[in-house]
Amino acid sequence: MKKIGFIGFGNMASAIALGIIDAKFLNANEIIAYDIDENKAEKMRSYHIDVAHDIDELIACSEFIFVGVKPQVVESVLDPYIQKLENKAIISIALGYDFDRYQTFLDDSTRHIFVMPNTPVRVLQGMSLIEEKHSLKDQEFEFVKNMFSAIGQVEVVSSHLMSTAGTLSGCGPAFVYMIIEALADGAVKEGVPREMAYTLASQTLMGAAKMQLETHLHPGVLKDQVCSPGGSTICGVEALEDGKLRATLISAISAAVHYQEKK
Ligand SMILES: NC(=O)C1=CN([C@@H]2O[C@H](COP(=O)(O)OP(=O)(O)OC[C@H]3O[C@@H](n4cnc5c(N)ncnc54)[C@H](OP(=O)(O)O)[C@@H]3O)[C@@H](O)[C@H]2O)C=CC1
Ligand SMILES: O=C(O)[C@@H]1CCC=N1
Repeated sequence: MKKIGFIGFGNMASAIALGIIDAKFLNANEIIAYDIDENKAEKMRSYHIDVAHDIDELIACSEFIFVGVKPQVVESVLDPYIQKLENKAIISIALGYDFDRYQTFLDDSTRHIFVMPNTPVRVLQGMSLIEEKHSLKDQEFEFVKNMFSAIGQVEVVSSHLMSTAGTLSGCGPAFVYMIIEALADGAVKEGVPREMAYTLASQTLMGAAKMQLETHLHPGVLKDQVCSPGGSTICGVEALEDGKLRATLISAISAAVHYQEKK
């Protein structure tokens, strides 16, 4: 018997699987996975993860079934297996598939939980939100919480916050990578070698984030500590305000939240 069977081994599910192996939370031989894209099987094998022939085999030999496919196909992928999932436990990361939505099509005996992770779990620096409302047994819930804690920070949140809070942490890495890329482009424009520019941008972002997390100071206070009166930083701040950086980031979160509400 395997501990977890991953249905879908794309960007997010593979980041979780490889993260929990690197964190030594599970051994590769405790994981099985299945993906319709055969290229993903090579990735599984290269990390010594067993490749299931099909979803039937995966369900039969897994304690937890992990749903890692896109939201658009969740129901069509699971529909043929509703009976086989009776009395099984599901961990799902599909955006929009919260506890109540799963209740509409799973058998009552199938236990399930919704988690919104983010890709930095791959380097054990994730931010994962776990929906408070779930139907796992106590020890199963502890396992899920411990698993995501091994690959980053975890917050257990009420259902009504899963979509909005999950947008910040789940989609947020993409927004942050755009900021890193743009900061580096600015430095390259002024003559800094590109690889050096990425290192400087990413380490600066990570250091600033760690400082806010550890000091709990308001981000505005930390910003002010960098802005010497009459200095260069405040000139850059003015350029960011002219470009509506803050309003644009606020709109990015709202746009992503409202997309989900329309689904
Ligand atoms: N990417 C992220 O940062 C985050 C994603 N999520 C959630 O994770 C889920 C996956 O997203 P992501 O990893 O980005 O998507 P990917 O497209 O990278 O991964 C999904 C994988 O599932 C495969 N697949 C499709 N149908 C089946 C099937 N019937 N059986 C087995 N595998 C199948 C896909 O193959 P093919 O490409 O051939 O269709 C693909 O390899 C989504 O529901 C998303 O909402 C949540 C938080 C963050
Ligand atoms: O873009 C998406 O829909 C997924 C969910 C959160 C991050 N990626």
